[in-house]
Amino acid sequence: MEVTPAAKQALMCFLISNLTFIVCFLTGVLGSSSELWALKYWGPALYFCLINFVLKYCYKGFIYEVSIRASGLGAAMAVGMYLVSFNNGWKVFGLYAVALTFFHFSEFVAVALSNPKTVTIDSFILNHSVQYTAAAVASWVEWAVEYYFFPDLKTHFWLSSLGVVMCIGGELLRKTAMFTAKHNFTHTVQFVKRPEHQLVTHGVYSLCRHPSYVGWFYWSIGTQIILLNPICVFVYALASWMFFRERVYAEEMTLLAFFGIQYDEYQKKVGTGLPFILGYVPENRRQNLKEDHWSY
Ligand SMILES: C[S@@+](CC[C@H](N)C(=O)[O-])C[C@H]1O[C@@H](n2cnc3c(N)ncnc32)[C@H](O)[C@@H]1O
Repeated sequence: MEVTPAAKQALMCFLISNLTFIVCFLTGVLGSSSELWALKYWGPALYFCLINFVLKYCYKGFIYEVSIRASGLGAAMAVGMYLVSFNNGWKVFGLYAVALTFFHFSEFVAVALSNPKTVTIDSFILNHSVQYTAAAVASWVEWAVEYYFFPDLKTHFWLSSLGVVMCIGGELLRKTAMFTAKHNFTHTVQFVKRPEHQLVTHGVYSLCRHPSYVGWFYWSIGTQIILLNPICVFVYALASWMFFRERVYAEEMTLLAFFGIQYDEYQKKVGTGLPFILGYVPENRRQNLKEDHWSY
């Protein structure tokens, strides 16, 4: 596996920012115990301005764009780690911030390592879609409203840790899928077959046809369990399910066109892995499925 300059740069900036913040929190320079008013309230914003200035001076183009995002994610993750030390609702928000920032950072690194030719700034998937951003904001609003009116609701830490387990499991499955599929994995669905595109049916792909989607599906629900957001748990489960049902349908139409009988055989043996999602079933097999059994 080739460690590309983009992966190295992202890792370096993420770690430097993360460790700088952790040291500042531990020494009391930043955080609620800080004696310095400006740092206590504006520390992260001041750091961001400073690091942006330094990075702009040192790097240009793609590497600068990677550096600033990785630095921001590293710093945000450290703020999340700091909040985890609280003994109130901020603790669960801190855990959520750690899960979210790690997910976006590790997506970039996973693409940069497993399929370097396709790595772009979008590999951080920070700008996934308007719906994705709206869903994130909705979950912050729900957390804030409930924390304000029912602070005790946000202190069921044992339940929140169930969300942490779901996020770790989802992350592991998704990243294992990315490293298994390697150059065959792309963030966007391919509608034209590239000559080097091969069908992957081994490793986690022998357990289910869409391991990265299964991982993301449970990860997204896990984030809301971490936040102890009762409304968003259901909304996220439903919205993710609908999103992946459509995505899998479209993706499997293309995979059947690319790989024909090979994919047809694979579909017969292995389920999608997503609850109650069948994927694209060709007309000639639909009847048999009704008579036989529906495997997910
Ligand atoms: C975001 S990846 C998702 C892969 C897969 N659906 C999963 O959940 O692990 C989308 C790309 O992977 C490709 N792909 C999906 N399943 C594949 C397989 N079993 N073998 C090779 N390529 C696959 C599709 O052609 C598509 O362009």
